[in-house]
Amino acid sequence: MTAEMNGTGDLVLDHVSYQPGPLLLDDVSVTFAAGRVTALSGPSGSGKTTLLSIAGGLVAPSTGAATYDGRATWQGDGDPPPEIAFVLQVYGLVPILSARENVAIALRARGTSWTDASDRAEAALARFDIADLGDRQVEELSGGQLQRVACARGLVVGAPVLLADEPTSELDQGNVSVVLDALRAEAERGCVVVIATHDPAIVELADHHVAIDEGRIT
Ligand SMILES: Nc1ncnc2c1ncn2[C@@H]1O[C@H](COP(=O)(O)OP(=O)(O)OP(=O)(O)O)[C@@H](O)[C@H]1O
Repeated sequence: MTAEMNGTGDLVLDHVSYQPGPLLLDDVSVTFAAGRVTALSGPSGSGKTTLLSIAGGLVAPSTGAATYDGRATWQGDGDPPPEIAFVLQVYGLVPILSARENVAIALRARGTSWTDASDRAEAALARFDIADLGDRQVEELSGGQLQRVACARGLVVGAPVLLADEPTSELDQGNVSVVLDALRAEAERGCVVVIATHDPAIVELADHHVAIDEGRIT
């Protein structure tokens, strides 16, 4: 981890609205604190993915600002800043690459050599009990296996902000615990961890709960 990735900052949304047509986020102000697991809950279509996308710099807010450690997360091109890692709801994996390569590319994008990236990817897959799937093309994997590859890719970077969009929706109870333990460990090393979820058990386990409905914090 580089000096700027020590994970001491908070992720802040300040009066964020997003209106690409319909009003999808309405004057959202919230702080996701470093060192805490925050559950972001709300019904389907309430705006959880939209909020995470703006928080992480994938999408520009229409008004207001999302900042990490005081700097805007929107960099003008839809690429998140290097301090922010995602576990995406739709995984965003490359079908023809192996599980190990899919995890390693998150590190390659941050300048890690192929050898180091491959070793760290292997260790990240092991963390989610799927080291044996490293050589398999992800298009051959089940939904739950894909979700764990996506978790490995999100966590392998060791970023100070981790935004996880329903990271356990396809998993059995044992693997839900593995993923939640891993996310908890990230928070304990000082990371901002936000989990969008429908699962009341995850809300219960979180340090902080933010509820959203129809684009507004409730
Ligand atoms: N670019 C867009 N233009 C118009 N509507 C959009 C756009 N992006 C998302 N939406 C709509 O915004 C609403 C919020 O979507 P979002 O994916 O943020 O909800 P969510 O809470 O994550 O839902 P789920 O729990 O089902 O994943 C939905 O009604 C969706 O159809």
